[in-house]
Amino acid sequence: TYYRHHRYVPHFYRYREHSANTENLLPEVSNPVPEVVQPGEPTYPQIPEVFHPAPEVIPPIPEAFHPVPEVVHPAPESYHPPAVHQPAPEAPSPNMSRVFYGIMFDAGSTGTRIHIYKFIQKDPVELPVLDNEMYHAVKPGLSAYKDNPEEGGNTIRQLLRIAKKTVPEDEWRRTPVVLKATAGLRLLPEDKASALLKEVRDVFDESPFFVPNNSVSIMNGANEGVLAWVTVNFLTGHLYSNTRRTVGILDLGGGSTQITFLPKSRKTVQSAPPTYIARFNMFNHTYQLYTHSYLGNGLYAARLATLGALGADGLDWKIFTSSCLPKKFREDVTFGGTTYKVSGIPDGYAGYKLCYYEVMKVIKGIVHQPYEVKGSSIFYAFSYYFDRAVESGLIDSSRGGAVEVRDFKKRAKEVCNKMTKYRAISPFLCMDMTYITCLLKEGFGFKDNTVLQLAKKVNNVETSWALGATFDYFRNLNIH
Ligand SMILES: O=c1ccn([C@@H]2O[C@H](COP(=O)(O)OP(=O)(O)O)[C@@H](O)[C@H]2O)c(=O)[nH]1
Repeated sequence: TYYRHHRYVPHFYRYREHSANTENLLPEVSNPVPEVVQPGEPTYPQIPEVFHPAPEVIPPIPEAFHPVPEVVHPAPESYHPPAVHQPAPEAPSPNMSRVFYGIMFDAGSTGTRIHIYKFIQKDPVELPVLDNEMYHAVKPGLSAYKDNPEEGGNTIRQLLRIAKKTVPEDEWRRTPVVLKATAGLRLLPEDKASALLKEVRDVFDESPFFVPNNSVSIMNGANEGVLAWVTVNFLTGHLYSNTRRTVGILDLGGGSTQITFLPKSRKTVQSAPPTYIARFNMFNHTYQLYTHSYLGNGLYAARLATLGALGADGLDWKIFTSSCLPKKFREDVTFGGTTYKVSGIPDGYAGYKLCYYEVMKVIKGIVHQPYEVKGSSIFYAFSYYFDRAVESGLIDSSRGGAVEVRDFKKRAKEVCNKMTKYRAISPFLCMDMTYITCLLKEGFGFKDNTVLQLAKKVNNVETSWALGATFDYFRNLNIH
């Protein structure tokens, strides 16, 4: 089953017309025959096996022509099912097409989201296919409940109700539910973060779903970058093409930002700090990626850092000002459960140049420039890159699209120099657009003409680390 829509690869249909037997060229996936349950014997959730023979005769295809992938579970060479302490329900009949689900919660700094993935295994020797994703988000994120974890737990309960409506009842007990928290919880004091995680775990335990060991955790930054890279390269069909071509990813969250790509040049690896290189196994292949997550450089954290407010807790008398904000603007802003008073500079100057200097403080000397980023890799940019490009009118929200780094710069100048015009959209738009421009150029070192593919979804699936994390759950990718 191929996806019917492919918004960001416009030549997809042409490729399919030219290649009638594409399906045969895709990797094969096979599940073990489900075990027959003996009465009284504990059983475990069926975890699909994936076999991935090297595709032999795939002709080299230009980047934009890749078919949409069918494989849903990248297969590492060896896989050991995790110890499971909960009996799973009976296995389905081997003759029946098998549907299974995975529930992944993304506890981000600015919101909590649920991704419910439905996979179909037509028969034990055929490919399981990612059939669809059900996605829902609530705001604010868990960290906003740092002093009231029970209320934070209620947001999870609310999202689990959607899961109960989406996953058929007879699948509940075998459907894993996992939550991974990102920058919001990383930025909290450990005791506050642990209390929130414990609350979530309790809510999971009272749910009818399968709660694996370690199902509630704070994910580390390297995994966040790698798993988003896996998602995007899977959805764009790059993971098992023989071109060895992949796309890089740029993820701009509220609290942290990630850059991940597959280096072509050895110099990139050699000149990177050792912790910026991550390896993992997939399709019998070890990938070595350049990846880093900058904590405090997400869009909302960067706003506060630009204002000099990040970490300045308890200063409720102080007003933090910036020339990136409209002169007469004054408001309370809340991030990570702390509220700050911010304003423009009423009798001062505002505009792009001054703003650029301000945001530069948050980036210069902090963000590493990979050796290779000036090269020719394609980068997919999503999360707040996408949202701000839409708000500022650079792209259409339903279609996304390609922009050059210089387009962000041009639009940032326009927004900052006409703040009143854009104020209704967001008083922070000048600061955000300038920050994005500065991060791309001064931070990562992208050239003005580097093309970024902006996407919120690819083939109707959210571009986020959550799908990659679901693969990692089913087939340990051994990220190290
Ligand atoms: O499945 C998802 C998950 C996140 N986002 C976007 O990612 C950004 C939020 O990042 P987050 O709050 O997770 O920040 P982090 O904790 O990663 O810094 C926002 O633009 C969300 O709309 C999204 O579009 N789809």
